[in-house]
Amino acid sequence: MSVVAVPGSKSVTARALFLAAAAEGTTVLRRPLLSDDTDGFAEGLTRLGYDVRRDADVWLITGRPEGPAAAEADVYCRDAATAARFLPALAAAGHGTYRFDASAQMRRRPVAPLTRALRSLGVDLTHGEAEGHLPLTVVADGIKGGEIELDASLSSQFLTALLLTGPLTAEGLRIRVTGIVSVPYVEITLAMMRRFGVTVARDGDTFAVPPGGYRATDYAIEPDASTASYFFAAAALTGRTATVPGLGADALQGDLRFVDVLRRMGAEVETGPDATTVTGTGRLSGLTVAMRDISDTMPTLAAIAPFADGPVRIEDVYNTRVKECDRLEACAENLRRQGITVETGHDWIEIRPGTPKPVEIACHGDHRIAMSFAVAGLRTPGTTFDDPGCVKKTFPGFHEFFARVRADWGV
Ligand SMILES: O=C(O)C1=C[C@@H](OP(=O)(O)O)[C@@H](O)[C@H](O)C1
Ligand SMILES: C=C(OP(=O)(O)O)C(=O)O
Repeated sequence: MSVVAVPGSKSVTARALFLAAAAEGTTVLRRPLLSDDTDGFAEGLTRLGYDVRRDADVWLITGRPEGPAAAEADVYCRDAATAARFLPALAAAGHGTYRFDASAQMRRRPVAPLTRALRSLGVDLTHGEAEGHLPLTVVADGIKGGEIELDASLSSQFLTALLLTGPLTAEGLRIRVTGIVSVPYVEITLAMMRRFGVTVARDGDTFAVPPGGYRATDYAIEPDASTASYFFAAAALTGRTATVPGLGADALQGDLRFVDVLRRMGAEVETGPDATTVTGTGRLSGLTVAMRDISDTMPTLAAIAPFADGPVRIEDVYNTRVKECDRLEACAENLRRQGITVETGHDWIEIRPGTPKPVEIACHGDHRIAMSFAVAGLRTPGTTFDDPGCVKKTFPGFHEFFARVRADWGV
């Protein structure tokens, strides 16, 4: 048995930072995630002129419902799509000139549906190089509000950015969504907005966000469920037990549902009020599973798939092609290098059983490719990585932490 206390949720930390910045008063954030993405997000807020004070485990943010204090700012969002998509929307509700740029990887990822929606609300927004991509400049003069349509079929983050920004507009927002992925992330957004004082009314595909109402609070960040997937998968793969405290029946994050996939494959799963436990049983069955709602855990499953006793087919994950890298192809490439038979289509991947050979994993600068193949490496000694440090996006200490869990399990 092993208690695996994983770091805080990236998604919850990013939202909490936004909400704290937008709220009246000083918010206390407890156990935020310390990683490149969340550091970039917090630094972005500081550059925009918000008062963010950070001690290791407690961050204090003083909100400004009127918008950024800085009249002008340059914000570098690094690899973080949360920062690159949420912060321009926050800035647009203020008054000033704000420039946003990001790493080469993040510059390639789309922001067009969001920037189109902001423009349709009257925001003066220009793309610096390629239309629909960072860098971009917002010349902000407040947002009146009104009705918009939004295509969220490439990323739910466009919707989250607009929902979070709604209370900062003069009249509120009505957002009609025409397609959507990663729905559980929108549920995190709505639940956290409620914690900061704002209730969004939902009628089918339409979200009505009232103006005003964010209030500072004392908020404890739950552990990261996507990170937990590596330890649950590792337990299933090695016949060990992983208990992740802080992720129980009331957890906000949809990615905790990855344990249902492991249960279908043969692992034992116990969800308690304050923790989730996975125990490997020595059996790992093949399956077909749609992962549209929990696609950050697609690489976790793909990497361990060769050890199943039948094919593993993962469907409805087109949006994993527009993440830190094209994750469908990155998983397929690494599995093929390991000697595994893999097929991919527009939005799916199918992996045949086999015995992976130890190879150097091509991480493509993607933390999830590195962490997923590290898990599979438990059964493939000699696996190495071309860029082990890319885990810093969400879990800078991953390799050391993983080594400690392994030592504890004796694997
Ligand atoms: O809103 C969020 O915090 C996130 C939403 C998801 O992205 P998409 O909505 O782009 O699938 C997820 O993959 C990402 O890691 C975090
Ligand atoms: C897709 C991811 O990150 P983001 O979109 O927040 O950059 C991720 O963490 O897997």
